[in-house]
Amino acid sequence: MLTLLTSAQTRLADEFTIVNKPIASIDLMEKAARAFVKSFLKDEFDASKHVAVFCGKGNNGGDGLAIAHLLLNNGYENVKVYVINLSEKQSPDFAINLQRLNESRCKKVVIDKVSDLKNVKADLIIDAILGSGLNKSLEGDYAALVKQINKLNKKVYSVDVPTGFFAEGRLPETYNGIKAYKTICFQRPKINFFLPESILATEKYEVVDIGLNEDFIQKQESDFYLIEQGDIQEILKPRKLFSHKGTYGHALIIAGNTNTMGAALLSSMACLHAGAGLTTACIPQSGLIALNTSLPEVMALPRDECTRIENPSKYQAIAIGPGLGISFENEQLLESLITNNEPLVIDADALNILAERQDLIEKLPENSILTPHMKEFDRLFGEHATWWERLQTAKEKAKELKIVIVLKNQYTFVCSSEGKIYINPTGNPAMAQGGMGDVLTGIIVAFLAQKYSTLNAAILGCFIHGKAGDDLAKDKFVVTASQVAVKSAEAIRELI
Ligand SMILES: NC(=O)C1=CN([C@@H]2O[C@H](COP(=O)(O)OP(=O)(O)OC[C@H]3O[C@@H](n4cnc5c(N)ncnc54)[C@H](O)[C@@H]3O)[C@@H](O)[C@H]2O)[C@@H](O)CC1
Repeated sequence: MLTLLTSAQTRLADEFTIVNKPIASIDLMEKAARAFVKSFLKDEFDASKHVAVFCGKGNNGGDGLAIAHLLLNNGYENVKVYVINLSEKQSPDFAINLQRLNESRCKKVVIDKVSDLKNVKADLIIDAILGSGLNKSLEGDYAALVKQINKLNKKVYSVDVPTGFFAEGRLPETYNGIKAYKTICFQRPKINFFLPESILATEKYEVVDIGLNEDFIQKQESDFYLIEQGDIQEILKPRKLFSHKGTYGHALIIAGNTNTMGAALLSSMACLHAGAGLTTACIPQSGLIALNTSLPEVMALPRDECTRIENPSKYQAIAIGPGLGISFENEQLLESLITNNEPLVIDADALNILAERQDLIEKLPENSILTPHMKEFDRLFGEHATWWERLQTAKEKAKELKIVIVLKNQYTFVCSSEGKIYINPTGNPAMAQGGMGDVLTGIIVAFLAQKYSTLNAAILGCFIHGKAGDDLAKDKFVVTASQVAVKSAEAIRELI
């Protein structure tokens, strides 16, 4: 897992590296600038383009000055630096790089007031005005200047973080910072890049290594970790010789209703492909033909008017919710399972029932997994104006209730009962289609049936689900839930 850092921790990593490598801080800045330029040149190889580099007077601006210099050395003849002189303070490394730039042939303009910014001739803009040192929202001259830059409507590359965007913490409801095409950031992605609001600040980001001390970074106390493929490979266990269906557990999926049988089929299909030894679908009588004809491997437990499951302990894992429908019987059924006090995977309509029965939330069996999307989450735990706040609630609730909350989005957040947030990097917009959540539930319950821990089952489920979608999306505009369900077996096999 990659430990994600706050800006304050990044500064500590910076200082630690400077002292222990050792490396002079101006040389670290040069390294960062080189890493930026290397990445930039992969995208922008037409050296005849006019590049405007906007530099503040802190270390972000210092990076910008070094970048301008390097671009000139890489054959870019039309580079112009705009020194944003709206504050008195300047950092020592900025001052050194300004001196270097003054001694070079690079063109430079000093912007003392916003009205000085005119006739900008640029195909590309590099934004190095403010980086991770941002300590308050943009206002006054800075806000006006950024507005003007955005109005130029050029392709903007931001250095480390777009000017005006907070790297972590609650984001303001309206964003008035730089709108970047791409941010090239140093050593680690910023925590807030994983929040949907970040799309207003940067369309994409790339992380470049600048040689900060990795041991130091990994040991930092953090609430946020980024899941990597290597972690999944360490968790996944191959199937054993002489094993049989009993080795891989029996999963029960309570799902489906007259008009939503597909959800039960998708969950069950995913459960099969993710490796449960046996899968039983608890569905209404009306869905039996559909189940028996489409998924012959799945056993059926008809559910009409049934308000409890006989002998629930015969299943190694139970999921409830996909396409379930909201009814008195289903509420009773959910309540009886919760009272039974064995962990559950709770999704979709079962979450909506919980939202109406807040008394049941406190009784949730420890080690249960909730898999809400944003709307289901807010129905359960209250409205949230921002994703940062939603994540804080998810973290607190997972800890308080000793459960795992899988908060679904482009980047899904797996919130552990220890109060940590694991960010899943797989998945893509081609997967934005009905039924995807049902498939995720089926994969997670399959991993639980195979006796992975609660947290590992959630982490594996999200990663495999997203990877299957990513693999399919390589040559598809959109991928369907049933394709992802089938592909999950291949995704797992590839990782083992
Ligand atoms: N540790 C790292 O990862 C490294 C960081 N470097 C660069 O250093 C940057 C951080 O530099 P600094 O800490 O000097 O910070 P910045 O350069 O981001 O900003 C510095 C100044 O901005 C002022 N400021 C903050 N918010 C403001 C606002 N809303 N309006 C006006 N002024 C505001 C601060 O008071 C401070 O004087 C990083 O983003 C990165 O670009 C690199 O030089 C290399 C190493």
